[in-house]
Amino acid sequence: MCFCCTRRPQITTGAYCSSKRCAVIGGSGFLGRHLVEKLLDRGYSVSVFDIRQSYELPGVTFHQGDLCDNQALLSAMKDVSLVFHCASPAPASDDRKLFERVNIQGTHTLIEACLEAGVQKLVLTSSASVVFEGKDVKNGREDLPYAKKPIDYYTETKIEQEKVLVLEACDKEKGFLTVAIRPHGIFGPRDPQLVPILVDAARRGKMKFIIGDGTNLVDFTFVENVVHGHILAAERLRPDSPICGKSYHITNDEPVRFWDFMSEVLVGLGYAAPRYHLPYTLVYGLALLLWLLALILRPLVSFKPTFTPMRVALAGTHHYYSCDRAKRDLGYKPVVSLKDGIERTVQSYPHLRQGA
Ligand SMILES: NC(=O)C1=CN([C@@H]2O[C@H](COP(=O)(O)OP(=O)(O)OC[C@H]3O[C@@H](n4cnc5c(N)ncnc54)[C@H](OP(=O)(O)O)[C@@H]3O)[C@@H](O)[C@H]2O)C=CC1
Ligand SMILES: CC(C)=CCC[C@@H](C)[C@H]1CC[C@H]2C3=C(CC[C@]12C)[C@@]1(C)CCC(=O)C[C@@H]1CC3
Repeated sequence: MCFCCTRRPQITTGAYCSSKRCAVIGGSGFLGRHLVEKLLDRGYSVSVFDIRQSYELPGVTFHQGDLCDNQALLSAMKDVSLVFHCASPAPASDDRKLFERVNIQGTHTLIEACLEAGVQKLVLTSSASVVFEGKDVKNGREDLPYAKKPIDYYTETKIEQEKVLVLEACDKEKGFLTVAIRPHGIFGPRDPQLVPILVDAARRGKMKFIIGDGTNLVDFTFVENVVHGHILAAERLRPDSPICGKSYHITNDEPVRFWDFMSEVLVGLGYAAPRYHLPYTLVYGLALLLWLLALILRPLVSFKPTFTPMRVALAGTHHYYSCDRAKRDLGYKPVVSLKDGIERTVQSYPHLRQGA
């Protein structure tokens, strides 16, 4: 008998849940919606839980609510055995309380609700940035220590979410299995951040400069590869598999020069590629100064600098990660190359083209 239907987990007996009903928390967002679409293709029925509803699809039931609301979560988890958690405030925000409330309190509430509803598997969308401190990371593996000085509140709360809340909740005896996927630099159609921020900077004439010598390598990951990693993890998450309670980097496995990637997207959309070099330390210092100024003046005037220290660090350092562990344990291999991913992304933004 499929134990998920009895709502009584018996994972230690080796019974394996074959239910195809799952929930995607944050399913209205960029990654969440791509994940929902692929799950539907694979025959799952999906319960989406999100603070906002952004679409309707056959096979999807939508539950609008806040991650911190236990009752709302419970109604979305009826008959669900597998949950994907990809809700988060946008990283660009500097609202510490919001990150703490959603990423920490919300994730805690979600885990409690999963246990109460008899959910057996939780797949968290974490981030490779949990080990990033603004300094070079080259081919970083999952055994790198978590950042001691995270670069922002987003990263700080993603660390606690992954380490303390989700991975430690993995408990074979209780029949609750967890795994964390750590993507990096997700891009693709409908991304609300990377390409729009880039184009906005280009339109305001801020994309003329390359920070540093332009040779720093970074992972950008096409969204369908991230989705593929999540589904592999979910389907391999069983009591006898080595993936329980572990984290996995999921990237395109093709580190690219940050500025080459930016240039390819910009040129694809009809904008000029950045050309003039500025020294990294100078730009970082200026960004730090601006950030401090914004902080001091906050009670009087509010301004948001384009160049934050975090963005400068992301644009001027190496940060790419090994996905050997995902290849070994999940059988992961990117399904879309970087070249094809960039082409499909550029095609999907006709409204952001130069002159549109
Ligand atoms: N994009 C990237 O490059 C990377 C993303 N990640 C992780 O991937 C996940 C998905 O990111 P992405 O798709 O880009 O982000 P999105 O902002 O597009 O999606 C997140 C969704 O969660 C919703 N949400 C926010 N707060 C709550 C809440 N309190 N209750 C319910 N829903 C809420 C958001 O709604 P609203 O938009 O209204 O806030 C949004 O619909 C996140 O966990 C992120 O940390 C990791 C590495 C890289
Ligand atoms: C790989 C990774 C983690 C990417 C994250 C995406 C964003 C952080 C970048 C997307 C567009 C980038 C960008 C800049 C910094 C990093 C991004 C926001 C700049 C602000 C860096 C300074 C500039 O010269 C302008 C850039 C605009 C685009």
